[in-house]
Amino acid sequence: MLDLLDLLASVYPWTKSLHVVSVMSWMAGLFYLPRLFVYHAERVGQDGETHKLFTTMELKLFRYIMNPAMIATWIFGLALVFTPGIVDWTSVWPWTKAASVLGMTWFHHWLGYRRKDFVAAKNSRDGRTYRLMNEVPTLLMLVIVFSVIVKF
Ligand code: HEM
Repeated sequence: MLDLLDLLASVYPWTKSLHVVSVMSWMAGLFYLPRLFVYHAERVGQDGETHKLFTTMELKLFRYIMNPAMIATWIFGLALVFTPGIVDWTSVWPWTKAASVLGMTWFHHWLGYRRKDFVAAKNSRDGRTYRLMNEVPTLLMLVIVFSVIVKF
């Protein structure tokens, strides 16, 4: 009977495919939610019909796309970490990747708190702040992709 590590090794290409699919869905939300916040802060304000519509779009994106996608990314990513022969902790790349995915997870939660600010009509940040914060996932994504593919 196969033990768990043999099983992980035999499903490796499947785990990696599911990891990449989850990553794509998560990143779509991490890029788009701050854009919604830019328009919400600059053009919509914090009352009225359009405000309600934006809070609904933000809720659906965060709860039904980003949360499940982040959880799936972590589950399949950790399964890859435990797959025999994949991660060599004496290299640099697993550490730059780990630091960046922690940063990405922090950013996800930061967006979650900002979403709650809008729901409570207590957003205090301007569009420029959300535009700047939009660069955070871009930078982290570059570090992550170079880490896992170049493997320095
Ligand atoms: C959330 C926690 C994460 C963990 C624990 C994790 C872990 C891993 C591991 C161990 C691999 C296997 C590397 C290999 O097969 O050589 C991998 C592959 C990959 N990861 Fe992640 N990852 C995470 C999040 C992310 C994120 C946020 C991104 C993108 C922004 C990402 C992009 C990729 C890509 C593109 C690959 C495939 C690389 C290849 O072609 O071999 N991962 N991940």
